Amino acid sequence: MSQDTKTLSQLGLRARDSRDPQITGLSLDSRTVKPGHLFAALPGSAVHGAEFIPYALRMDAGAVLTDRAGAEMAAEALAGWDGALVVAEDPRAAFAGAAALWFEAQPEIVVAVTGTSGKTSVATFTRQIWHRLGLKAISLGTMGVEGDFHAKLAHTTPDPLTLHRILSEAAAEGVTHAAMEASSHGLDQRRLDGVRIEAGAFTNFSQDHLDYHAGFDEYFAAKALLFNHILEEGASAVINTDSERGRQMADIATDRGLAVTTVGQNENAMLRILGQRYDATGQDLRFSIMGRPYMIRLGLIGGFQAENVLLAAGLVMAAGSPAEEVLESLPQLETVRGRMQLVAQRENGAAVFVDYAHKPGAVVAALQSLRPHVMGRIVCVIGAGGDRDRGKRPLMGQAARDYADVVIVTDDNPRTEDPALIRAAVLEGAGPEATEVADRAEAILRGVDALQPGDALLICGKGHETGQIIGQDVYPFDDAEQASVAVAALDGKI
Ligand SMILES: CC(=O)N[C@H]1[C@@H](OP(=O)(O)OP(=O)(O)OC[C@H]2O[C@@H](n3ccc(=O)[nH]c3=O)[C@H](O)[C@@H]2O)O[C@H](CO)[C@@H](O)[C@@H]1O[C@H](C)C(=O)N[C@@H](C)C(=O)N[C@H](CCC(=O)O)C(=O)O
Ligand SMILES: Nc1ncnc2c1ncn2[C@@H]1O[C@H](COP(=O)(O)OP(=O)(O)OP(=O)(O)O)[C@@H](O)[C@H]1O
Ligand SMILES: N[C@H](CCC[C@H](N)C(=O)O)C(=O)O
Repeated sequence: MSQDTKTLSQLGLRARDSRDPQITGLSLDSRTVKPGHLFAALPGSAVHGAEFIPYALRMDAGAVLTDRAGAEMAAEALAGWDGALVVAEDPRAAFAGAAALWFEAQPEIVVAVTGTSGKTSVATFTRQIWHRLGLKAISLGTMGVEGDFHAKLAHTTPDPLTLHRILSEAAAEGVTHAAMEASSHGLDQRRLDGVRIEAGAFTNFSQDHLDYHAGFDEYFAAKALLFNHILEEGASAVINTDSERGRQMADIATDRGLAVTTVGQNENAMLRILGQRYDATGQDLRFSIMGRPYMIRLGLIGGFQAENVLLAAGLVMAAGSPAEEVLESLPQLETVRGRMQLVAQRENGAAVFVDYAHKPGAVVAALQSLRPHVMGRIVCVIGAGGDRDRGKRPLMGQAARDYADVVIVTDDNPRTEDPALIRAAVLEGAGPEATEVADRAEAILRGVDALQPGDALLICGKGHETGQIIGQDVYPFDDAEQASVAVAALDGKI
């Protein structure tokens, strides 16, 4: 941590009886409490952290932050205790603020991206553009921290303690620019509160995470927190306004007093896509900025990547870089790992792509956008993750049925669910013509085997992941590697 101790008031917190002890560190989990720590006992989805207050006190915590319900739950343990008790209406927000004050430093420019699909892509492109401009930059999200500072992350948007530690460590390494993903869980749980954010982007909105959010409106409201809660008046917003939800988000951002840049194919978009022409290795993109037309080559597969690229360009410009320099960097953008990534090619020329589409909207987008790059048929290998939104499974199968020519349904990460039941739900939408192959490696082999000249295989769902979660265990598994092995085996190279 940045320094040995800070007082509670230096962390922006006030104890009930005005005690202001020196705090030696912050803990979100009772199991990490050390003497003098501030323990945040937060209401969780499985349990209230207040259950662990007695344990934290035994570990000699110096202060406890919780809500009223937590204080009541632990009243007995807290009664004779001489530490400082902070009761906050929103203890998650209070903790995030304290974490920011504890670590203090962050890169000079931090931008954040939210939306159902495209967060990783936009954050990665943003980092790549900054690199091309000679700036020291990181991206932070589903793929961990990448760029001029590296770290693994368990979450797309990490808890505030992890987040502020990483931001301060990156700043100490000289990183000046950071692009981060703001997941709906992260926004809802106030994980980003306390980060000073220069600009925010919104990609799109479709079904996901309805196991966590009560409905579509609640899911949207969580995403809107980036624009009506985290970003402050005068900051910038870069919003894809092709959808109704995008236009709604632009209104929210305008009401907040943000400087809004609109992106999309619609005629009002300030960064407007005018036309795209596709071939086997990428696309030519015609677009305009405030009415001025440009034409560039993108070595990226998938029409939607042009939207992601323009959002990234909009963010970099909003964060202060000159438009001309930003535009010059775009042709050099590289494929984001596991996103419409060409991973292997058969001797007959047929291509194999890996994509992270694991929700209905993404499956539609991935298959639809692959079509114009492909002369022949599209074969799709698809499954759905266990212990996640169940409603999306048949819709993902349906999307594969609607937009691919051959569908093979297999396992994704079954986690603790019965894989056969997950496949059955996907097959419900995929229809009777789909083939079921439980084992993912075999499904990929069958998909590769089906490829004729001009065809393409899209392996959906796991993208960059390098493990398959079955039960509580993670088995090594990499779609790209499996595809290469299958191609080599079937083309007689091994
Ligand atoms: C639903 C959810 O997001 N849960 C996250 C949340 O846990 P929670 O508060 O609900 O935890 P809980 O188990 O009920 O425990 C309550 C409190 O007791 C504490 N505790 C618990 C046990 C103990 O012995 N001592 C103790 O102090 C916990 O630290 C916690 O503060 O806060 C925890 C600490 O930050 C997270 O690890 C946990 O992420 C879970 C594991 C998770 O899987 N989250 C996923 C769904 C997630 O966040 N995904 C998003 C979106 C990805 C995407 O866009 O696809 C992400 O940003 O990664
Ligand atoms: N702009 C977009 N519009 C529609 N679909 C997209 C878009 N960008 C990406 N996708 C689809 O979503 C998948 C995930 O992309 P990406 O990882 O960039 O998004 P994400 O929002 O970070 O996803 P997650 O929340 O699952 O980590 C891609 O593999 C692709 O299938
Ligand atoms: N961050 C996403 C990743 C899903 C990836 C997919 N392979 C799956 O397991 O469903 C989630 O946890 O919902």
